Amino acid sequence: MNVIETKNLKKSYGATPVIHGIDLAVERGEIFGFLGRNGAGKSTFINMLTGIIRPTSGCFSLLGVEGPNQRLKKHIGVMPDYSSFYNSMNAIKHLKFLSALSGMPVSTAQCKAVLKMVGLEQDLSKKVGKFSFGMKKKLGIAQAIIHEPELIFLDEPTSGMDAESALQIHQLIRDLQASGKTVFMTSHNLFEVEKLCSTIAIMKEGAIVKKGSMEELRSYYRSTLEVKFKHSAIPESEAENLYDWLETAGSDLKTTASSSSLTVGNERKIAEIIRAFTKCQVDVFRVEVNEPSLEEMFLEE
Ligand SMILES: Nc1ncnc2c1ncn2[C@@H]1O[C@H](COP(=O)(O)OP(=O)(O)OP(=O)(O)O)[C@@H](O)[C@H]1O
Repeated sequence: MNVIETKNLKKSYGATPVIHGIDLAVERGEIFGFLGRNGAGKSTFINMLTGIIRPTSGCFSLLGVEGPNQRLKKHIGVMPDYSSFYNSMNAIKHLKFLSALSGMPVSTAQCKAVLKMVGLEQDLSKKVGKFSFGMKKKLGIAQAIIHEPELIFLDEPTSGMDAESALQIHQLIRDLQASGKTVFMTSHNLFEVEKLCSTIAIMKEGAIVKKGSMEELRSYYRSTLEVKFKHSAIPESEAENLYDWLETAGSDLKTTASSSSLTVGNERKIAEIIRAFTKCQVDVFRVEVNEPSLEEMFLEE
């Protein structure tokens, strides 16, 4: 089942279109990564789905319910905007207060548990005004998940966090997915998206220009693979034939006594090459395939 579905969703500010009619489907249980340069329209798109701003036209549903709809509030989790942090409250009071405001009161025990999940267990009684940027991010994530929603929107969840905290949040996001939740996240950290997300959409100037798994994006962006084989010495009697054959198997062939590298069109070719080595009594010890990173693909857009 699709937990997010949008049809021709548009947003304009005055006469300026910002979102140009997005059709998107996100399946239950996905960690969906939404990428785009500054100003691409990611926050505007999320803000429409979470009911913060109204679409100019088009429609969307979340968890099968047409939005925007107050009934959805209990089932979706949203990180609060920085303007809604109450600096004079401590973390527990803050969570209680914002939860009560949205009509979903929570207990102190729930607050403590969720603050532990985001790594703020040492800061329960510290005033939010004294929190660092990264700590506020963690508090925002705690707010988004405290009522155990089915669908969680995380806008740049780890920006401003130290490496250890970011890893803790990555694990938390994976745990949310393992418990059947769907996470829709934006990030400028392409490495994070590559590691975490089952599906990735790249947004440009208010439109989604590419969407798919890492494998699908890779096969779109690069139709060739750079492969390096580490192998045993090639017997002299086989060398000429084998090199001739390798030259037809791919391009940019480079060889040493114990390694060969070339660029091939697809993965099947790699299997063929290993068979050819074996036929010539050459043992293949290691195969390295250089695949494009999300960063390389993103920069192509
Ligand atoms: N209230 C507003 N009035 C007019 N234009 C706006 C408003 N809010 C956003 N925009 C414009 O909409 C476009 C998309 O902005 P948005 O904040 O959605 O981008 P983003 O992809 O989230 O960027 P970032 O990565 O910097 O957070 C930008 O050109 C921005 O200037």
